[in-house]
Amino acid sequence: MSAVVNMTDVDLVRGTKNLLNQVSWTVQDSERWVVLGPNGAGKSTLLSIAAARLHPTRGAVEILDETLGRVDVFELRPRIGLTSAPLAEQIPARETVFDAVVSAAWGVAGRWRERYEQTDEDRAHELIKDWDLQRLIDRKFGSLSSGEKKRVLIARALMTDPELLLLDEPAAGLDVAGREDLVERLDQLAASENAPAVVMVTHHLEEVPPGFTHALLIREGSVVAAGPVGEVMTPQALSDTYGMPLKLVRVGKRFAAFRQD
Ligand SMILES: Nc1ncnc2c1ncn2[C@@H]1O[C@H](COP(=O)(O)OP(=O)(O)OP(=O)(O)O)[C@@H](O)[C@H]1O
Repeated sequence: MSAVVNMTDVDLVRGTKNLLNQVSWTVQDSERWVVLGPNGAGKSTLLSIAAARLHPTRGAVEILDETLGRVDVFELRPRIGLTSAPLAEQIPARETVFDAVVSAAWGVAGRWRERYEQTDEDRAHELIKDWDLQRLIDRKFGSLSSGEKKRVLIARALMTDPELLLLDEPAAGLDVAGREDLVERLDQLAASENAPAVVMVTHHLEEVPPGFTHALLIREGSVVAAGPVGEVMTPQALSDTYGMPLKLVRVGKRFAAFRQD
C-alpha cells in the first residue's frame, strides 16, 4: 500500500478567506474515497489541489510520490485522471466521441494535428467499449445526453491509464436511471484490480457507490471527519457537516439522508 495523495496542514487562502483550513488527508492506492460537504465547503478546491491544478497557500502536498512546488505539473497531470464541469466545457461540441477520448493522450481538448500512436487508438477503442459508447463513437459530443457525456468524460479521464482518478460530481444532472447506471459502473471500476485510486465529490449520498471505502466530510474548508465509510458516515457527523439534523438511511451498502424531524 502506498499513498497517492498526502496533504499536511493545507491552507488555501483567497483574499481574506480560507477556502481550505489546515486540511490533512491521505489517500492510499487501494482506497476509493467520496468527498461530501455543503455548497461552497471547498470540495472542488480540494480536488483541484489533488489534481495538481492549484497550489496550496501553506502546507505540504504530495501526489503520486511527487511534491507540489518541486515537480513539473505538466509531467504529473497525465498520471491523474480528472472529470469536472469546467473540463467538460472545454470539449468542443463538434468533437466526436472517439476524438474526445483519444485526445486525452496529448492532454488537449479538441483534436487538431496531433499524431496518435496505434496504442492510443487501441486504448480509446477499449475505453469506448468499456463505457458502452460504441454506438456513439462518431457522434458529436455536443449532441449527447448528460449521461452519455458523463461516460465519455470518464473514459477520457482514464485514457492515460492514470494512477489517480478524480471525479467532481460525476452524476450531477442525471435522472434516477442514469444515476443508477453510473453508480453501478463506478462500483465495477472501484472493484476492478487494475483500477486507480478514486476520489469522487458528490452532493448526494445516493450517489456513493457501494464499493467506495472511505469518506471525507468537509465544512467551511475544514475537515469534519475522514476515514472508513462505516466509521465516518454517521448521522452526527453528517448533521455537523451540513449544519442540519439529518437522519441517515442505509439500504444494503447504499445511503440516503433526510432532515431529522
Ligand atoms: N478564486 C476565488 N476567490 C475567492 N473565493 C473563491 C475562489 N474560488 C472559489 N472561491 C470560494 O471558495 C469556496 C469553496 O469553493 P468550492 O468550489 O471549492 O466549493 P464546493 O464545496 O466545491 O462547492 P459546490 O458544492 O457548490 O460546488 C466558495 O465559497 C467559493 O465561492
